[in-house]
Amino acid sequence: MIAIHGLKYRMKAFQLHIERLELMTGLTLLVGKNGAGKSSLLKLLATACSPGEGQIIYDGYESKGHIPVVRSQIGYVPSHVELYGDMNPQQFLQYFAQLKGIDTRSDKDPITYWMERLEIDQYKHKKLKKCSLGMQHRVLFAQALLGRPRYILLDEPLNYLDQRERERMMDILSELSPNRLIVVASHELNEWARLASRIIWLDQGEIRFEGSPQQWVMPCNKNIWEGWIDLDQSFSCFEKEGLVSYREIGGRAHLVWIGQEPPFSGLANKIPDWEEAYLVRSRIRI
Ligand SMILES: Nc1ncnc2c1ncn2[C@@H]1O[C@H](COP(=O)(O)OP(=O)(O)OP(=O)(O)O)[C@@H](O)[C@H]1O
Repeated sequence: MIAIHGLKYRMKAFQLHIERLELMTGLTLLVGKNGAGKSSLLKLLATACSPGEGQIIYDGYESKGHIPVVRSQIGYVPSHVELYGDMNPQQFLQYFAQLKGIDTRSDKDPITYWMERLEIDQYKHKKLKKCSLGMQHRVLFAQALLGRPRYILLDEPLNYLDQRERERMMDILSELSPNRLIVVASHELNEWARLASRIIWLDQGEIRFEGSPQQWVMPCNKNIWEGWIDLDQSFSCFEKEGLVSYREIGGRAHLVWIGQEPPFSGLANKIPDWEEAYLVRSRIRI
């Protein structure tokens, strides 16, 4: 478990303030609009920066005073990182394995394992600066998994990955999540619906929601509407804030709408997906 107490972290005009938070084994999804503080929180959890006030405690070890122990258990992929472009993937992974003190000479060499698993091995001699962004991100992901870290922190890990690569990453995280503490910051909420067991919503540096997927979605049910309308009914709703999606098909239109009341009769409540629940919560302030 990672426990946070009285954390304050200031960056110019922005302040992240988390009075109390407990992160548990499994995958926690961190959501929130641009600038909400997701990357800052991950950076703090990764010990890449220090809070101005408060404590972060990793399974009993406070980061202050136990940095080497804590860091040896962290696998971190920031959203933006300068790769060593003249290295190839193999050299890059060897470099990080050596920094982490991992033995790569054994039969169960983790570099070989992750290069095969993430299909990096065909490109292992290509300079990173010549690799695609998707490949660079796979190499970064592999780097984070070296050494079997207890805490895996991923900032927008789906960026640049095609659907197949996303599936592969999800499969790996699904295998790891029963006995690792994984925190993922992402704007693509629905992609994580099959894996995340907790959701944290950060807004202007503070937690607005922390709970299970069921708790995330449930109070939004009564505020999301779906159905078919005749085309001549549609014009008045385009300008309105509540419109989530609108598709004209075969002379009618399919509408999804957020609001306490539906704009037209004939629309019915629907169970929202995670992104729709986020829209409901942002607009209706649940
Ligand atoms: N190097 C910096 N110097 C000054 N302010 C910064 C710096 N980096 C981030 N900030 C500010 O800190 C706040 C939080 O940024 P952060 O990157 O943690 O948000 P985020 O939720 O990850 O956003 P995004 O979804 O855009 O990645 C923002 O207001 C941002 O402008």
